[in-house]
Amino acid sequence: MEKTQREAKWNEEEQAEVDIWKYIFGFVETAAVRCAIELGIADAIESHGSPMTLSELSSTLGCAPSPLYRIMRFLMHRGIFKGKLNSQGSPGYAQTPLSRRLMKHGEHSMAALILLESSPMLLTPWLSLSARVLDDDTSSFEVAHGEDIWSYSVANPAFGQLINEAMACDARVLVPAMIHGCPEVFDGLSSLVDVGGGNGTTLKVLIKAFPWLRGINFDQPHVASVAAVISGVENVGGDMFESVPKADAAFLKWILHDWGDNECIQILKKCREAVLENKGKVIIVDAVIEEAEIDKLTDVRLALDMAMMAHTSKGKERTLKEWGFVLGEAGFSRYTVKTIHAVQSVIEAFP
Ligand SMILES: C[S@@+](CC[C@H](N)C(=O)[O-])C[C@H]1O[C@@H](n2cnc3c(N)ncnc32)[C@H](O)[C@@H]1O
Repeated sequence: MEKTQREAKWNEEEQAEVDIWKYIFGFVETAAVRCAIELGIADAIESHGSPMTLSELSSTLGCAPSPLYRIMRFLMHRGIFKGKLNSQGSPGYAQTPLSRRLMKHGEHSMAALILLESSPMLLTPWLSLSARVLDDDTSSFEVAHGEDIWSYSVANPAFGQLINEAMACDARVLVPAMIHGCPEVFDGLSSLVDVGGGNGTTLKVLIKAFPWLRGINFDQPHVASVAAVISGVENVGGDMFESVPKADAAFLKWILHDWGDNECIQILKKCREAVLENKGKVIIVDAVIEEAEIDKLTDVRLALDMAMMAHTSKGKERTLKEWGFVLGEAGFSRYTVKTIHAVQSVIEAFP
């Protein structure tokens, strides 16, 4: 073997020796971030309004200084919080754009989604991922919990609420990005049905931006019955596999990736029926896996696809070709795709 080849092989070995620890302790980042959310670290620093010393932070949170110091050292090393001197020149902890996303409330908060994804209910199915890969008809979620995620959430309302809050925090970030990035999607609409709309957050944000819009928040009866009462929005319970309320547009955010192709085609056919009379359209907000072009969000979309594998029976993220297939089978003649500044894209499909 040439010397340069030997050196390259040795460098690869050295790199692997370091890289393997990322996987040994892959869960540590999630655990530390969850801990920060539970303790309310970002909320405390935000309301303090200036960098907080360790003793200020530990007395505000009622934490022992030594473990808090170690958690903060880890989170600062990851760039989640940063160190900054306070007005007395003492070292303190300060917020970053990333730590603001760990706040329990606020327009950028993603805390509820982190709490859902790191909950025992969603962590356990990951341990049965290999069972799903061995047999595509085995659902990791069902191995862990004995039933699919939607039946489980009916029987466990606290888990259902975790899902609703997680989806709502994503909607508070994504829907304004849509209104800003592609407002033309809503041009000419006077009514919109949000299919699987959860607690109604998407429609709340949309109606605020487009007050002339009449909203129908459509979800499973046990979800619709506890959804927020919002002026201009009607909460309707039902089953999207049976029928969808009529409107100018049917909106599906983070719905179709939960289901296999046959179920998607069935849901899309019901949405097509719902908008056909008004010569309307279906607006899909979901990830599109880029095959040709790897961008900085490809990692996230592929991780989302793994999450669909762990948490749903047949759900998956789709390539453009796969989207074309389900839309075509459901009877849509034409569709366009817009990328917004998020993990998701917007697909407008016309009957
Ligand atoms: C991943 S959540 C998405 C929530 C919301 N669209 C969002 O992105 O903020 C999926 C939603 O589909 C709803 N869902 C599941 N099965 C349904 C069915 N058969 N009919 C109507 N809604 C259903 C769930 O209750 C849940 O609210």
